[in-house]
Amino acid sequence: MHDTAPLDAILLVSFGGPEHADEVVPFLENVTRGKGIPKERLVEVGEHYFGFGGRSPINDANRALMAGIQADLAENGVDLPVYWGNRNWDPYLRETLEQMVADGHREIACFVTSAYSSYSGCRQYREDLFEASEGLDVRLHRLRHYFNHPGFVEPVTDAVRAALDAAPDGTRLVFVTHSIPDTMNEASGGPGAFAYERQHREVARLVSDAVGHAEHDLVYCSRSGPPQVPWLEPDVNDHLEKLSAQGVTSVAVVPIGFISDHMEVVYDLDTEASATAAELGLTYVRVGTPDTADAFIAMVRDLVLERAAALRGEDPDRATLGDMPPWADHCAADCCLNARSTRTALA
Ligand SMILES: CC1=C(CCC(=O)O)c2cc3nc(cc4[nH]c(cc5[nH]c(cc1n2)c(C)c5CCC(=O)O)c(CCC(=O)O)c4C)C(CCC(=O)O)=C3C
Ligand SMILES: [Fe+2]
Repeated sequence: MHDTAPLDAILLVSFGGPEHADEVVPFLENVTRGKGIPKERLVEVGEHYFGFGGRSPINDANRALMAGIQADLAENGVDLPVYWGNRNWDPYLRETLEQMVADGHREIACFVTSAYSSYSGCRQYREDLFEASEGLDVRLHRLRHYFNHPGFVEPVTDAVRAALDAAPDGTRLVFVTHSIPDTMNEASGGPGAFAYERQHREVARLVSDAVGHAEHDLVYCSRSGPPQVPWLEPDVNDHLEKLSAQGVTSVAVVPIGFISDHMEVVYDLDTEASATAAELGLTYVRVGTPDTADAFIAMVRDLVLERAAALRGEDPDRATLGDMPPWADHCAADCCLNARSTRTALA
């Protein structure tokens, strides 16, 4: 048995998504409250969900991930229960934390299904965790960002290698992540740190290097917000047009911004970008996400044991690949700040 003290449970923390058509609008209201998202954009995103019968893929992906983590912990002698809670849909973080407290848990490792820094992927989760734990006798330990952990990079590398093996010579590697406002990118990891973009560039570079495919691009999907606010570009569809005009005839699209096939992947890439590629006559392959890859699931165990050791005052090995350091266990007060939010965040 591994020493997991002082931790006594694991919480899988995710975004949440609707599972029925009548849940789509209330879900979108939860996500966008106070965010100034134009009505037309909400109608459009609602249609993406309705196109899949109102069922987001994210909850089933999290159920599978949770089952995988539980099996991996049991096989490897880590005796910690795993719970699941979301920011924006049932099961909500608050209900899950109340259950965890009722079950006697006090020192909880939080694994967030977002690998990178940004207000959306880091601080907003910490704000919601802080709020969900108010008045409860618990300590929450958000596990570090894992974009450069081998358990994240290696499954992506394996999937890219498999895709390239089956694709024509000269296939262009196009890494894709969620666009965010330029100001959110700048504030990610701290004022002026641009961590979101730097972290993604590092992952794209590591994977490209590993498959011996130096030429690659990092592009963005799922832009939202009012048109006058600048978000990260280029958009994946615009980029495919540009590549096609340059004479590229085959692309492998790699969604590194998502740990599993979220709505952005099954709609913005598999539906929309693949249609753009078809119109352009581009051969298109969409590379798989880490999802329930063995190495990805084992990474969760590694991060939990690493944090437990750090909490005991030890100096654990912190697995990483590449040139960036292991991300810090604790975020600084100004990490991933959003000028529009005055909420308190978990450190
Ligand atoms: C960086 C980032 C991640 C990755 C980190 C992470 O994984 O958390 C992410 C994940 C997700 N985003 C998701 C869904 C949505 N995001 C929205 C809106 C927004 N996302 C933003 C950024 C991100 N989002 C931003 C800056 C906005 C604008 C509003 C705001 O400033 O907050 C909207 C509103 C409509 C719209 O504006 O498009 C929806 C419905 C789902 C669920 C998918 C499913 O159902 O499978 C997931 C996993
Ligand atoms: Fe989003």
